Amino acid sequence: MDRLVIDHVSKHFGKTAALQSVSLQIGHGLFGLLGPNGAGKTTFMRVLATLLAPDSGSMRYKDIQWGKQPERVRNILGYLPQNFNVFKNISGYECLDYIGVLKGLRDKKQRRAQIETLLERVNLTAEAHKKTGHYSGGMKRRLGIAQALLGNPEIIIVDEPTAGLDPEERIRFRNVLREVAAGRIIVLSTHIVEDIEATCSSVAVIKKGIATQFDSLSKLAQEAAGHVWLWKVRPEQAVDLQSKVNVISSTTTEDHVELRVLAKESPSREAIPVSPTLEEGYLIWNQR
Ligand SMILES: Nc1ncnc2c1ncn2[C@@H]1O[C@H](COP(=O)(O)OP(=O)(O)OP(=O)(O)O)[C@@H](O)[C@H]1O
Repeated sequence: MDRLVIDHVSKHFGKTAALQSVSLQIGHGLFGLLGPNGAGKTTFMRVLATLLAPDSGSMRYKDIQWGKQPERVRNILGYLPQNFNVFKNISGYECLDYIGVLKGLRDKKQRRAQIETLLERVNLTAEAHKKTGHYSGGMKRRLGIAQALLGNPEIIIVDEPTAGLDPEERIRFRNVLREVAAGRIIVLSTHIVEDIEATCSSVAVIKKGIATQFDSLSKLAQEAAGHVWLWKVRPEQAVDLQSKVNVISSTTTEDHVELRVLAKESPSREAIPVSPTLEEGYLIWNQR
């Protein structure tokens, strides 16, 4: 299978090391780049989209080299930037038509057919001729993914696409992403673990410009293996413990509270070790 290979890519802004020797191998499907604010996600996405030149390192896919053939790269790329904005006074259809022309889709009939298929795919057919100024945040984001898909690119870059969306729109957007991932590479950046859990099959975490790749989501979850404890306590005890141990979540039942606690050693004889979730694996990795 063809892989997108990122080899020791670094990027500095003055003294800030935004990317430090990032090496990743990305296959078909949805790949998540997970990291806190300021970790370097947008910088990485912009480098991948050829909008920013790295200081060093290389990227390639098939026989296409990023540093040497940016035009060829752009022909196989679709990009949904973090702040995707379009003119408010044009409709979703007109927006796609305009971007389609810019992407070199010259034949009007073929362009229309492609736009109609894409609008259908992102559930915007009914709103296609409404002005984008009247679109909700989620609709704009779905229009954004449609424009990234114009020209049927092999690689799609999606930067923090669910930030600011309400839960329903977030779920809808993730469903669209999953549907369009077949047969291509989608690189998705986010600081929301649930985005990764709901869509991706492999993941890299990034902090202070340093990225670590995991072959599967469960490998990242396993970072917290042996560190997560389930502890059933009385409600009054639970209040007291909140400030004493690292409580990740709590579930209240009729007569007790179940705490999930993150700790290197058992916090109590009553606490039992449990399998970690992806979020817990990420928390532990992030605290290192
Ligand atoms: N154009 C720039 N000039 C100077 N510093 C920059 C520039 N772009 C990014 N940085 C710095 O590089 C680091 C990484 O920023 P980046 O925007 O890539 O992070 P991020 O993970 O996308 O964060 P966020 O989720 O907040 O967008 C930060 O310290 C940021 O301040």
